[in-house]
Amino acid sequence: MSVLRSTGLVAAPLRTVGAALRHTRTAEEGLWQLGIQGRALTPAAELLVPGDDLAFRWTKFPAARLRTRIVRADADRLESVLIAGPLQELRHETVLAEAGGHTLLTDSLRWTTPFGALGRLVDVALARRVVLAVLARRMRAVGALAESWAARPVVVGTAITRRGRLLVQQRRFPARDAGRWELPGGRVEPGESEQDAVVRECKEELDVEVVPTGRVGTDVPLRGGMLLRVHTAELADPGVEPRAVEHRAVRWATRSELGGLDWLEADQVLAHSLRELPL
Ligand SMILES: Nc1nc2c([nH]c(=O)n2[C@H]2C[C@H](O)[C@@H](COP(=O)(O)OP(=O)(O)OP(=O)(O)O)O2)c(=O)[nH]1
Repeated sequence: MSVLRSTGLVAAPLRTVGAALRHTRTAEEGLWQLGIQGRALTPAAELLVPGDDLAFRWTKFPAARLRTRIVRADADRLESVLIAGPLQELRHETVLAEAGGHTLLTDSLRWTTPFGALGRLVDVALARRVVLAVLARRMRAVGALAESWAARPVVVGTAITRRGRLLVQQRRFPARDAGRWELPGGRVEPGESEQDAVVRECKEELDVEVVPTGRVGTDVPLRGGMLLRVHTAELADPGVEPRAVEHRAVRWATRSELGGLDWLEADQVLAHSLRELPL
């Protein structure tokens, strides 16, 4: 088995970098300059989710096709595995760690070539060089995208859980989103912290006090140039029932009900992370 590691530093917050890593464009961009065509096969949205497949083809050797599948897309880890191609095994992990306001990325690739000693020779002579070049270009593409997203205004979403259920709300407007589900929240105002925006929006939209407790998932770029960032929270008084002040409805959804809701597009790529909440 061959193992290759490379690291890089990006001047953007971890969850923003996590989002840029999941973007189909950064999966493709590092590759095409090297004559490798990469393309996401399944995603309905711009961010990859577990279960999405990627196909790679080297233009010089059209027979060298690979297909990989995303198996994890968490805030601090993106992981994919080989599902078809001329290798016995391939696993690619990118792990993210906070480093003083920047984000350290560590890529680890493990693969096993067929053909014994000949395969190992090709590995040493060619594969390692190509893989390192691909990872370096991908790192640059991720860095550029994450740094541009980090400058965007933030919309906070709030994942409020109580007794194993998540609070979701149904939009009344605009017409194109009416009837679709989202998390309580809204735009962070100038000079306001994200936690303060969470507390203010929940008071305005649900008429309850909440206590922010943390974060979940990667950021999600929104159409219109904003960035959705989801905080977790609890009701300050679990006995008080939230009510739909501006929305059509609010409800407490179980883990198994989350997949069946008609979510706003941006929230669909967060669904797998929301299922990891204590539901
Ligand atoms: N609150 C919230 N907004 C979301 C989610 N997903 C998503 O795409 N959005 C989008 C919809 C809007 O374009 C934008 C924020 O809209 P908003 O209407 O809640 O924000 P707001 O209260 O600050 O807006 P405004 O109507 O007061 O101007 O973020 C989500 O889960 N929660």
